[in-house]
Amino acid sequence: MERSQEGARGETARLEPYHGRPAAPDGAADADGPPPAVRVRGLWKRFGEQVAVAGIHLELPSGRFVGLVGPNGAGKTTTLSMITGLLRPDDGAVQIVGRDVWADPVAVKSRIGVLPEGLRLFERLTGRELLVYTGRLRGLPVAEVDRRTGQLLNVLDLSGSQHKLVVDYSTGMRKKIGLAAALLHNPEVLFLDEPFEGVDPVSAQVIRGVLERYTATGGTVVFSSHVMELVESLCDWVAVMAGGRIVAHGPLAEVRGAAPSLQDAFLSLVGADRRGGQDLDWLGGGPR
Ligand SMILES: Nc1ncnc2c1ncn2[C@@H]1O[C@H](COP(=O)(O)OP(=O)(O)OP(=O)(O)O)[C@@H](O)[C@H]1O
Repeated sequence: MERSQEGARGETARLEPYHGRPAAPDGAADADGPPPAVRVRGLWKRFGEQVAVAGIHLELPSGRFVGLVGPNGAGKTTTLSMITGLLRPDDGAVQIVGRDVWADPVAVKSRIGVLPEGLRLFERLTGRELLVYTGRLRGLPVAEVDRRTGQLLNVLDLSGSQHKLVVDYSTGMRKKIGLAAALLHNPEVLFLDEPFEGVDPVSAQVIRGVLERYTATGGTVVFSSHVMELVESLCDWVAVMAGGRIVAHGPLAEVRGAAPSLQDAFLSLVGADRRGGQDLDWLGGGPR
């Protein structure tokens, strides 16, 4: 069924306008309670011959710390980009807190915060200007933007660099100012692509504290990472991707199962070769 759907879609089909198909009226609660933070149905994306995301279904409950993990090229960034409305799917539907991402983009975008991969920022603004501009774009009153900007700069240890141009920020500082911009309007769901990459341990601890506070008060975080220890210590819900598919998802303990760690469960789930370079018999000491 999934394969025939894939085969029916070539380059031309990819360019057709996409029409989301809400599973329930926008914003409506499900029969058995409030809608999940994210609901994905039959999501597909291919780039030429490469199938990046192969018809995934996913439901992420709200108020959770969700980790999206998978090997390089598994399709995590492509999935997050489609979920957050940055990349048009070839097929499938995405709802965020019950609202269709493509049919109701304004409602969805006001409820989410996004820290995308390869974050593009307004480089010629200072850190503070970037936040003030973002807050005003989000429609927050000036005084509230000022208050939140000052607090976020302070908590994220960026106060000393607030008047520096973003172009002069380090990788970790860029992550932190990007996170501040994503949090400024207090979104219901926060999507973070590799938020800890290039971030020093002190800053990582700060980011972690901010995110833990956010989820403790009802926010949902969905973040992608390769660092299993981090995912295991932060997340209470995990989705594992491999080859464009979701190979497991659910509460952390269920996904880990009987494995001693999430890392072990992950390696088994993605069918990793654990020999780690044993074939490179020329590498290391010995003849060169
Ligand atoms: N714009 C693009 N054009 C062509 N192929 C792409 C494009 N974006 C992604 N791909 C391909 O789609 C697949 C999934 O890529 P994606 O970036 O989503 O994986 P990922 O799980 O985020 O990987 P990583 O962990 O390395 O960041 C890969 O095979 C990648 O080469």
